[in-house]
Amino acid sequence: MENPMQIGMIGLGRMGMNMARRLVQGGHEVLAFNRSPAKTDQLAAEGGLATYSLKEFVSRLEPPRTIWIMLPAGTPVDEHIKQLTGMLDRGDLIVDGGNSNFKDDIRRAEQLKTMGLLYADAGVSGGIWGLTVGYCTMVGGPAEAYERLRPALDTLAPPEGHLHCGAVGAGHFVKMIHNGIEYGMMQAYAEGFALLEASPYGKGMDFGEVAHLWNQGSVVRSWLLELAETAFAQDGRLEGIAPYVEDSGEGRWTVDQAVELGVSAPVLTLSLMERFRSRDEGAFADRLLAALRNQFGGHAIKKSGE
Ligand SMILES: O=C(O)[C@H](O)[C@@H](O)[C@H](O)[C@H](O)COP(=O)(O)O
Repeated sequence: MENPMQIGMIGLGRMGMNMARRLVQGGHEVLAFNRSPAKTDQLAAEGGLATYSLKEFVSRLEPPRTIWIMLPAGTPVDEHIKQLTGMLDRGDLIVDGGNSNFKDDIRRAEQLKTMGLLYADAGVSGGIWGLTVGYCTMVGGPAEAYERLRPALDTLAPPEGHLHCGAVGAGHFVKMIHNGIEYGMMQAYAEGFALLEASPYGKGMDFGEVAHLWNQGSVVRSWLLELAETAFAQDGRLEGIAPYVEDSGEGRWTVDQAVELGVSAPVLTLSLMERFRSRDEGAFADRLLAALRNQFGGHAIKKSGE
């Protein structure tokens, strides 16, 4: 390792744990704090350094400290920052690497600046594959913060896999748009395969083979389509999976931005709406549609339970 650094990691969940592991494996000194100590012990067994309170965590980091927070967006991040600020020294850097809203970044950076603390935001993509493949990382905040993080980013990301996207908030903004695109791409594949499935050709068709074929040089080849290959290989008609799609916020914020900026983004917006629709078992709107057709045109209604 050319340039090892010391970094503190708060939050050893699905993302934080593997990121900490990748940093340890890359030769960095990683001090970890997690609410449940079992995870911290696990990382320590793999070469990380365990701390069991925020106070211990801060005291064992050398100033100027670099602290990477990997927690669910919103209150958990704010609460940890609040607790940390009383213990930190001027020049220390806090990085929020979760899927936070860029507006929260701007608010936090302003607050921390008054205390002489640096703040950076990092949008991290790669999910459970990041440990082996590397995490694509989108950073916002002062250039000084990005430079300080560079050795860790070089380890976390694949080659050319990190970028200083701009001022504070820019990292999470770029990650938010990335996720908006993710929704749209996923929806396009989902609709395409649904059409194949409904067609007369769909019955005997192996969708995994079609996904595999399209990944061989076609215009729509992609990692998502490789993942579709895997999903179809596991369950050819996805019968074990309920047709219910969650969302974690970034798709909604992308649509908020389309409205705020007055930019048309129909595909990204409708792909979010489709997720909502997947959860609507009652389908009240559909009942009203059927009722109105019946009212104005006397068109037959299919009764509940029929
Ligand atoms: O780039 C990524 O690694 C993913 O986008 C990652 O951030 C995560 O899987 C999403 O948070 C899921 O988002 P939804 O729950 O909104 O689908």
